[in-house]
Amino acid sequence: MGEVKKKSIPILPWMRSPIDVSLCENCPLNLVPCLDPRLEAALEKMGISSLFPVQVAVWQETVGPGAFERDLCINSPTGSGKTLSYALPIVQMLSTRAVKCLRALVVLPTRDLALQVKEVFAAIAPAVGLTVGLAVGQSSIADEISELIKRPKLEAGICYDPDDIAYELQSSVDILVATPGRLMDHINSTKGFTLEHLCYLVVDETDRLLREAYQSWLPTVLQLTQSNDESLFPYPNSFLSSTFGSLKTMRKFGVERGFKGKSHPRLVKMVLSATLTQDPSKLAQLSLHHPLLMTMGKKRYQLPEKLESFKLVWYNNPYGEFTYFGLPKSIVISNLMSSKVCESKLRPMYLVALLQELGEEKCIVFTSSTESTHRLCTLLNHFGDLSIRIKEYSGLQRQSIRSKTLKAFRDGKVQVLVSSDAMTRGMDVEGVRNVINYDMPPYIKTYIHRAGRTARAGQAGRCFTLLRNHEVKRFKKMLQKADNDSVPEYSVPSSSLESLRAAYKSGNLALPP
Ligand SMILES: Nc1ncnc2c1ncn2[C@@H]1O[C@H](COP(=O)(O)OP(=O)(O)OP(=O)(O)O)[C@@H](O)[C@H]1O
Repeated sequence: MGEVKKKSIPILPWMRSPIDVSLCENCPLNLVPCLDPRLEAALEKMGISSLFPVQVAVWQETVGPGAFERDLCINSPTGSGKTLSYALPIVQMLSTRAVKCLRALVVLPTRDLALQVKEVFAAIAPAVGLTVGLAVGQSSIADEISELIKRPKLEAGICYDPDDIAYELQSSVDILVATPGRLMDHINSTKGFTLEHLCYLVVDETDRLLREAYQSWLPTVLQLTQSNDESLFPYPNSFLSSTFGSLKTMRKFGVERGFKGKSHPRLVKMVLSATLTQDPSKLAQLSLHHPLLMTMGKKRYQLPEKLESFKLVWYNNPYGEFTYFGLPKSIVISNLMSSKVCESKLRPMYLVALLQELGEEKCIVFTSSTESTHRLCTLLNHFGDLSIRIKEYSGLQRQSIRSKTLKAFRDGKVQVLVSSDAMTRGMDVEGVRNVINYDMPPYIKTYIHRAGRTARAGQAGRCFTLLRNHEVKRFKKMLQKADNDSVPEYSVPSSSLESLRAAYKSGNLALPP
């Protein structure tokens, strides 16, 4: 699949003057202005001693002098700590709330991602008496409702009509982390579930979420959090245009919704991605208020600082028997002609050679589809003496199996995860040192998110991409978009390829058809 040439879209005026997060430095917790000491202690318990640059910059725009006056669009690289960048200010701001009700909603595209983000909130929110809930369809809807909604204590002997007590129901959670599907289920059918008190809306992995309509979850949420009082908004359409305008565009009123008769601050939106869309029509869906763009450096796409990218090029051999990856070019250049080699059988051998080379290091292998993930994983597990625990993780599997696999991978019981793009975005697994693109990613955004599963939180990591000869040029062009001009070639030692080939030829390696 080729990189589709798109018509260039004019950049929105407010996107032309972003805040450069890379100008901020790590800030030790004791120097973070106004940080609640209870949160400082909770962060230390998580092993965090200072805030990362994106967290410092967002803190300044929220708890700091920026005072949440603008909606934030955060475009910073994978693994730079975006989750805590929004979780911390939200928890700090809600720490003084007097009444429990749902005030912050965080939407993520997948269950595993939502679970991961919930863990971050759960590590800090209880320190200031806040409760975090999860709406992802992991448990039955009835169980989820009982977690999210507090039922009034019924007095013995009195018979209540369930319809009558609907307004008595209260939220059990202050913060909800949700996937769009389950969120819509609760909006549509859970008694007592309301967004009327919502102060913060976070749309994480924004570009991915905006691509999917999911029963119109976004317009529904926005509608449910808008004022009923039309006099506050005489020109509703002008809000959409604020997305297109500059800082001079008309600002929304400070008071947007009533809260039991009292004024309540407007809904603050924070949208984030490592590859934030610049498409005005997509951004318009978010109805952003006076938005502020925060980026890392000048380039639109940025790879983590300590990520090393390598390519392994597949040269075809006209003699039909053998194909070379990473062998000296002198051997193969003269042979670059069409081939009858059965690539589907030999290709995994090079992957095995690479995996053997990487030894015990945790590794994710990405393929282009759920089907090829399944095939490749089955095939790798047939390589006789491979002493590496390899598991599949894909959208084809049941959630319970995926979660089990992910846990085993996190715990180090599985070293290699073969995955479709289900693992591409946001997933944070400690100790992943290598990412291998078994199939070349079709877009630079895909490369960024896949490669971003390693080299997180300032750690080093490597991304290897297996390329067919004809893909080399396109790959180079694609990586230039992320300011990566030259990707060195990685050589798997010919000795390991030779021994694998010998094993294969002698029939010791059982390759299923
Ligand atoms: N201040 C910090 N100090 C140390 N580690 C941190 C800090 N902030 C975040 N981390 C760790 O960095 C890792 C990456 O954080 P996070 O998942 O939020 O990145 P991200 O920017 O959302 O990445 P992606 O774009 O891939 O979703 C996590 O393991 C997290 O625990």
